[in-house]
Amino acid sequence: MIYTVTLNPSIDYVVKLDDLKKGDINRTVEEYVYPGGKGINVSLILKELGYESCALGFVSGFTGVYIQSILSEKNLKSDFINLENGFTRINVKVKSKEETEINGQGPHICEEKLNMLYEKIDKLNSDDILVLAGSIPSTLDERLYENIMARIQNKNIKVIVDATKKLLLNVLKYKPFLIKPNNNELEEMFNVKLESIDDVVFYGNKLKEMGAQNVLVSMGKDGALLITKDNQILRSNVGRGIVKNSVGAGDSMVAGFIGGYLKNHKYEEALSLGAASGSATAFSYDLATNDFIKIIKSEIKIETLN
Ligand SMILES: Nc1ncnc2c1ncn2[C@@H]1O[C@H](COP(=O)(O)OP(=O)(O)OP(=O)(O)O)[C@@H](O)[C@H]1O
Ligand SMILES: O=P(O)(O)OC[C@@]1(O)O[C@H](CO)[C@@H](O)[C@@H]1O
Repeated sequence: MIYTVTLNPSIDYVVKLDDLKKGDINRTVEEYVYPGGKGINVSLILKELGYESCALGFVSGFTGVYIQSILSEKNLKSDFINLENGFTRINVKVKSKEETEINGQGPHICEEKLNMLYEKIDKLNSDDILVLAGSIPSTLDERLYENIMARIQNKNIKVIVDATKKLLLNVLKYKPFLIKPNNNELEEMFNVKLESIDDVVFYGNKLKEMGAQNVLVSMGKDGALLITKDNQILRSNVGRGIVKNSVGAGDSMVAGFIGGYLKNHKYEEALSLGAASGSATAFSYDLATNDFIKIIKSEIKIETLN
C-alpha cells in the first residue's frame, strides 16, 4: 500500500484576477476551491493513475470536514486524525499576471495527536511506500520527518520526501528512496545560485552523497533532472500548453514518478510519467486528469546526460 502523509493539509482557494493591485480592493474573474496539501495531492494523482493509496495526516474544524467530504466523494482512502483545536488552513493562490500564494500556518498539533500518527506509521509493512510531503506547522520540531523515518528504518519501506530545508536535510541519513526538491529549494539548501544544468547535477549529487537514493530536481517550465540510485543522469522536457495553475505540479510529478516506477521499475518511465503529470497539472486549474496526462506523455522526451 502507498501511504501519503500531509501534516498540514489545506483548502486551496484559487482566484483568477486580471491584475493584482496591492492595497486596493481586487475582484476575481474566476474562483475555485480544492482540497490541498502536498500528500493529499499525491494521493489524488495516484488515484487518477490507477493506484490506490491512503492519505494520512491531521484535519480540524469546518475546513477539515470539507476536505474529508471531498476525498470520500472521490473514493480516496484516508485515515486522518481530527484535532480538537483551530481549523485546517485555507491557502490562497492568486493567478494574475504572475502567481502569488499565501499559505496559512495551520493548527497546532499536540504530542498526544502526534503519537496517534506515529502509531499508524508503526503499522506499516515492509514493501509499503510512504510519502512525506509538505511543510509542518511551525510549532513542530524540524526533526519530525526524521523521527518518522527512524521508526521504520528496519522495515523495507520506500520513503519519498518532498520537503524543504532542514526538514529534508535531516532525513537524508535514513536514505530516502526519493527526494524531490525544486531548483529554488536546492539553491536555498546550499546557499548558492544555480547557473547551469551542471550546477544542478553538482548539488543534486551532493544530496545523493548525503544519503538520498534518487534525487529528482524539478525546474518548473525547464523540466526536471533525475540522478538515479545507479548514477544515471536523466533529463526530461515539459509538455506543450498554457499554464493555468501550476500549484500541485510538483506533487503530480511525485505521484507520476511513483506510478511510473511501479509499472516496470525503470527510471525512464518513472521520470516520463512524472514529467507528464507535472505539466498536465500546470496546464489545468485543478490537478490533472489521467486522460490529459496520457496526451501530455506523448510529448515527453527523456535524455541521458551521462
Ligand atoms: N510552466 C510549466 N510548463 C510545463 N510544465 C511545467 C510547468 N511548471 C511545472 N511543470 C512540470 O511540473 C514539474 C514540477 O514543477 P515545479 O518544478 O514547479 O514543482 P514544485 O515547485 O514542487 O511545484 P508545487 O510546489 O507548486 O507543486 C516540472 O518539472 C515540469 O515537469
Ligand atoms: O505550505 P506547504 O505545505 O509547503 O504547501 C502547501 C501547498 O502549497 O502545497 C500544495 C501544492 O504543492 C498545495 O495544495 C498547498 O496549498
